Amino acid sequence: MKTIDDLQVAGKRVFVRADLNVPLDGTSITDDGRIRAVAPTIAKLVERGAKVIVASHLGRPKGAPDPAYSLAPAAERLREILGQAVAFATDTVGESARSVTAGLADGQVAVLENLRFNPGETSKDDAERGAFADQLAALADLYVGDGFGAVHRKHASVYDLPARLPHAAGDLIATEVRVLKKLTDDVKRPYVVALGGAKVSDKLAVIDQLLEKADRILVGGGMAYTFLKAKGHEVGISLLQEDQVPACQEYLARAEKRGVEFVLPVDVLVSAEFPDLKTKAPAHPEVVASDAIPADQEGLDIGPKTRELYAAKCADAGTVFWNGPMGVFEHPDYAGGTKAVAQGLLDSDAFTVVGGGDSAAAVRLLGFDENAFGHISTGGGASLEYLEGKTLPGLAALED
Ligand SMILES: Nc1ncnc2c1ncn2[C@@H]1O[C@H](COP(=O)(O)OP(=O)(O)OP(=O)(O)O)[C@@H](O)[C@H]1O
Ligand SMILES: O=C(O)[C@H](O)COP(=O)(O)O
Repeated sequence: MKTIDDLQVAGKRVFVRADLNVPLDGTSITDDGRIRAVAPTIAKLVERGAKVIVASHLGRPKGAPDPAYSLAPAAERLREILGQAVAFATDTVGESARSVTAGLADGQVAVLENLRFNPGETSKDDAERGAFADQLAALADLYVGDGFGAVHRKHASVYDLPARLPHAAGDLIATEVRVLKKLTDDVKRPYVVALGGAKVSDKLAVIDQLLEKADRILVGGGMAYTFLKAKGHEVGISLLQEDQVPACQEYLARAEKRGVEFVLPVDVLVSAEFPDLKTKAPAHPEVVASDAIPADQEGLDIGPKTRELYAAKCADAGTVFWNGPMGVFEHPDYAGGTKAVAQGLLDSDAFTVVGGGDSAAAVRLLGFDENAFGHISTGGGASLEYLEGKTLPGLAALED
């Protein structure tokens, strides 16, 4: 993989595919980690006299403009971090994008509007994606892939565009790959993987592969309920991927056969209502055993016994990889499980890697020092799929 140092960027229009998919509360960014992570790449290109065009997705809009998913707040935050003007195009390949990018002088930066406002970005149809990539390619001379969080997506700006322009990996991708490679090549055991979060269907598939690699798998967050159901427990109105129940049963059986310790919550915090994340009004959850979730209640965090158990399961680890919050950490009443697992990582002597937009944000928002962890990856699904050993479209596209 070429790096930025292999490109002659002075005077060139350089398209940087970043992952600026940051958590937002309305238009305010609640954690800017992903923007700070890619800023050094942009600053390096600026210093070398490139005209820098930054592009990203944000959230999952439905292929059409939606102001709730505008990248304008991220562009503003990038301006503050870089300490220089950042132009903003109100579209991706239209009139605004063309004139803003054509107007850049050497060392100037522009951010395009959310790539997913265009259906071509995420299309499963190669021709539709290709046509969008052609339009993006017309804006630039060179391509730098640095959106590690999105390299597992076969999307136009991630996969098709680098094939159309001379390309290289940015510094963030280079660092992420160097660190995560350690977990695939030479992992210190016991290797513990803690999984949570809400993207259940994405992440269940990863367990299939992790069963071959990890010594211990701890499951929390929204992931846990499909497994509890697979064990025959009722989960009330908790997040459930009903169609994956048979697969989870198979994973549990295989874990036992292979001697992989598969740990599920023994207790959970439940409530009849999802908490109000805006007002953060007290939610008054109850603690129940994980095999006694009432029919009208939803599991929203791991309970106190599970917190202790999971911290203990990290204590003697050689390596811990953690992806996905253990509960709805955005509300203080459901942040305890995520806090306990973060603390468990810090209290162990293990090499610790935290992966995922929300997991990394949770660690910072809950007041932990991000430098105390071995590595905080900007990729959630991306880091998991990398560890699975999959070929990731956005990395393959950067190879020559
Ligand atoms: N029990 C639960 N029920 C519903 N949502 C949950 C539960 N536990 C955690 N969550 C939610 O999961 C979300 C984060 O999940 P997600 O899978 O996106 O993790 P991530 O670390 O951001 O990974 P990625 O970078 O792949 O998105 C948080 O918004 C949190 O509120
Ligand atoms: O948050 C992430 O994991 C990345 O930004 C990718 O987002 P996606 O899961 O919506 O493709």
